Amino acid sequence: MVAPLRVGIAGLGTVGVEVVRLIERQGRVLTERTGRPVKVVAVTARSKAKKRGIDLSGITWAKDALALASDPEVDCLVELMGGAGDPALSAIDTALKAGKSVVTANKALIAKHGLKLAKAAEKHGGALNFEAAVCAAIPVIKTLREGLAGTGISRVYGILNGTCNYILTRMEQEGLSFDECLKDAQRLGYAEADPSFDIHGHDTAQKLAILASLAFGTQVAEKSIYVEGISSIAPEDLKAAAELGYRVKLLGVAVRTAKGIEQRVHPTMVPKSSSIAQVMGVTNAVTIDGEGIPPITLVGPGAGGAATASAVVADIADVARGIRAAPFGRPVDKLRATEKAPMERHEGGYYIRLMARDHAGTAATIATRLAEQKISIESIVQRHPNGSEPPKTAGKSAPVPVILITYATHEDAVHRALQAVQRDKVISGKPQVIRIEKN
Ligand SMILES: NC(=O)C1=CN([C@@H]2O[C@H](COP(=O)(O)OP(=O)(O)OC[C@H]3O[C@@H](n4cnc5c(N)ncnc54)[C@H](OP(=O)(O)O)[C@@H]3O)[C@@H](O)[C@H]2O)C=CC1
Ligand SMILES: N[C@@H](CCO)C(=O)O
Repeated sequence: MVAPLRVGIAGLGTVGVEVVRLIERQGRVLTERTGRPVKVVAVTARSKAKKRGIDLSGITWAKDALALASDPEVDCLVELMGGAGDPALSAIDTALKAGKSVVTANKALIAKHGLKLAKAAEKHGGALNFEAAVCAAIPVIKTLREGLAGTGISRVYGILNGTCNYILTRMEQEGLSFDECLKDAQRLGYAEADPSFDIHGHDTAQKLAILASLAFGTQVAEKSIYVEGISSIAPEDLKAAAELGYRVKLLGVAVRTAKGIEQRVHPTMVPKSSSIAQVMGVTNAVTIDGEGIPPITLVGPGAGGAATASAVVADIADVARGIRAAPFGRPVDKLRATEKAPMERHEGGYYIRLMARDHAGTAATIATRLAEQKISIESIVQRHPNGSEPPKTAGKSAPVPVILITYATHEDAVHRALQAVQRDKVISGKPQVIRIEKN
């Protein structure tokens, strides 16, 4: 009889509880597939008293994550507490230095400390697996690290955050407010403990940093990523996008350019007919452009307890099988420093929504400022609400929305043109700018 893989789980929240359930439910299948039983022997969380709806009888309760990591009865530490620092960091470091394997879903920690931890794993012989950290159930880490080990990669991009896609979908389809949708995402267990990581784009950036490292053989560099979240997206942007044949998605994009690797996270207008536009709700999608082959797109549930547990348990199964892949696809000292392509030189089309003063010559002034920066306008729409005359405030007409779509131009040209428009005082408030990605 082969000795079981003895698993210790730190964190029994949305994901941890589902991992315990899945190992219990799939016990026989896991043994058949890995050649070895997988057994949860110890757990910990903040509160021992909390009711969790799982049977923990016969399982040791460790006093804290560090005690769990150093417990000689545990072969594999599964870290599901979250957070880029302690106790997750010390617990993982301790387990790896003791030669144990570690499985984690913690992208914040891997994006920040992944290289140091991967070095410890290399040195002490344990595995460091984090499939669940990016797009939950979608096996995108394995695809980049193993499935495409022989293929050069020029671009990896997609919808990497379930919470944001869920919010944008429900705002567009049901006309709900941002706050209502966020509350539902939290209730369903999609959002991070601090949901600002989701809505301000940092969760996507952490995932993109991990994918870029695997795709391009570079060091994980979250700080090289340009990040914008979805909190400024208003219902009128979603409506205008729909009318113009687009949908708004929060995309993470890492692309090899002549000037280095461009890495960016921002709301993006994608054509309604594109496959990425069809990805709705908590679903994620990642497209990988491999050299010499057509793009590969992986689509699946990107958040939630059961979806995430699926990837965590697959990682545990690899540990049980004795697989020890280099966490970032190659030894850490072979990963190159990231050459960052400047965002100001990003090239693409832009959606611009301005609140323009409603008097003669405003549209001409805006068009002139754009022309000065050699920006060509694909379409311009100036409208009064419901097609009526603009409302009057204190004898003056209230500002009216002007929506412009530009042909491909550079980021810095757009900034210069809009600064000039603001100096001209023909608009009120801050212009709304959304990048357009046509393919
Ligand atoms: N939810 C999701 O859809 C996904 C989550 N992830 C990642 O998985 C990880 C866990 O997420 P999730 O399950 O949603 O988070 P939860 O907030 O639901 O659960 C966190 C768990 O960790 C425990 N915990 C927190 N701090 C400590 C501590 N200091 N010491 C011991 N235990 C602690 C909590 O204990 P207690 O219950 O007692 O409070 C809780 O059981 C995170 O890294 C997250 O980014 C990844 C992919 C998807
Ligand atoms: N909060 C994350 C969880 C999955 O990583 C999301 O919504 O995508």
